[in-house]
Amino acid sequence: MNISQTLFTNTDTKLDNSQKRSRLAVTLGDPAGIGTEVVLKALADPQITQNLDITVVGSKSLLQETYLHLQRQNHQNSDLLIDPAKLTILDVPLDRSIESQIIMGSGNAASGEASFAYLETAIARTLEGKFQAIVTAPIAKSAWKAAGYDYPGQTELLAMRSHVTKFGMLFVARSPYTGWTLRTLLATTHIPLRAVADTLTPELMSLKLDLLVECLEQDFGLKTPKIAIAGLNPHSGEQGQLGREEIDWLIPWLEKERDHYPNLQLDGFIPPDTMWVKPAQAWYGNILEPKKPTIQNTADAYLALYHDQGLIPVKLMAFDQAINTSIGLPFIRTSPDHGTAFDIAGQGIANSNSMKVAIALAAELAQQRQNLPILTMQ
Ligand SMILES: NC(=O)C1=CN([C@@H]2O[C@H](COP(=O)(O)OP(=O)(O)OC[C@H]3O[C@@H](n4cnc5c(N)ncnc54)[C@H](O)[C@@H]3O)[C@@H](O)[C@H]2O)C=CC1
Ligand SMILES: NCC(=O)COP(=O)(O)O
Repeated sequence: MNISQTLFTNTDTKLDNSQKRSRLAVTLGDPAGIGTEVVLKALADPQITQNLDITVVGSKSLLQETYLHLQRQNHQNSDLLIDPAKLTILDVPLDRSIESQIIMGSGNAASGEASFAYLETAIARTLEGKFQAIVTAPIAKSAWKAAGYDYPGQTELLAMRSHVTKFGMLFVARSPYTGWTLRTLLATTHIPLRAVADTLTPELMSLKLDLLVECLEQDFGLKTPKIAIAGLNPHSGEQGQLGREEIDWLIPWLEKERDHYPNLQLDGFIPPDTMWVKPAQAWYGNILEPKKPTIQNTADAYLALYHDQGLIPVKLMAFDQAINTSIGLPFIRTSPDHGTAFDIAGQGIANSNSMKVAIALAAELAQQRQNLPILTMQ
């Protein structure tokens, strides 16, 4: 029996290669972006694909076309691409008229139509039980909108099709320097900055915290986690001088949550600019300060109150390493942290590491959940 260590989940569960192979769907995302390229590169890596049953979901003809195009780029130092003939593909054929309007490097209604159809197909098959996890390549929300699909992102479509109203966007990244794992949940996601303060409520904060606590225990084996929570305003409001949300309701909310979760360490509200100093030190370890031991005292997870508050630090530290995972769904969903990168699409220079770790985390969670009851977080 060949057993490999878990990378992300801190659990006693080891990946046991003699067990049933995890069944993963990998969607191609927007065909005008780098999705197909990062999928073909990730699936060319045997360390990623070993012992997995992977089905690529997308248009077979476009996949073949993109493969041939990328091969012609023949970039030095570029990762290898797998030949699509070696893949299991769930073909999502597109109308000729749609396919002919797809232009590499520029998302439009046709590319949005395609990426929407890929995800719809993957979700439907997963809900039927064909797959345990969906790994999604990036889509452009603007292309979906141009095609008439008005969703903030893939997360919301996944939740809606799963009939789930309580879900969250969690970013997970394991430092290649120190092995430390950064976990960041966003309390609000794809809304205008102007709407953040009004969207945040005690109910929403409790919903996100409950999801995070349950996910940390079930998926990451952390029963009594320490969670750091960012303030909303500069300096967390500076006692009301720079914003009143902390004083008016966030601090009373946190006191109630501490009563509700007496075994957890809930640290808040940490000034949002300084909250990321310790994670960065833990991420880079001795690279930043060679004489200093790796910082301890970090949190198991960070709760950011809005998109850029959480994702600027995640992407600064971990752009090629971070995984976007949707929590609260009845199945596993992971995705690279990057977008469609239209500016480099078709050039053969896209880095596939984030896609590789997204597949690795999906596989690890799938393996682990085989022995666990299905999450019920409603
Ligand atoms: N999970 C998803 O489906 C996501 C989708 N998006 C979508 O992607 C589109 C473009 O968003 P942007 O903000 O421009 O972010 P982006 O991540 O697509 O690109 C930002 C910069 O990083 C570079 N980059 C991104 N991924 C790379 C990779 N794998 N290798 C090398 N360079 C890479 C790009 O060339 C660009 O310069 C938007 O429509 C957005 O909605 C963005 C983030 C996640
Ligand atoms: N910034 C994260 C992001 O855009 C992910 O969106 P999605 O996975 O919901 O499509």
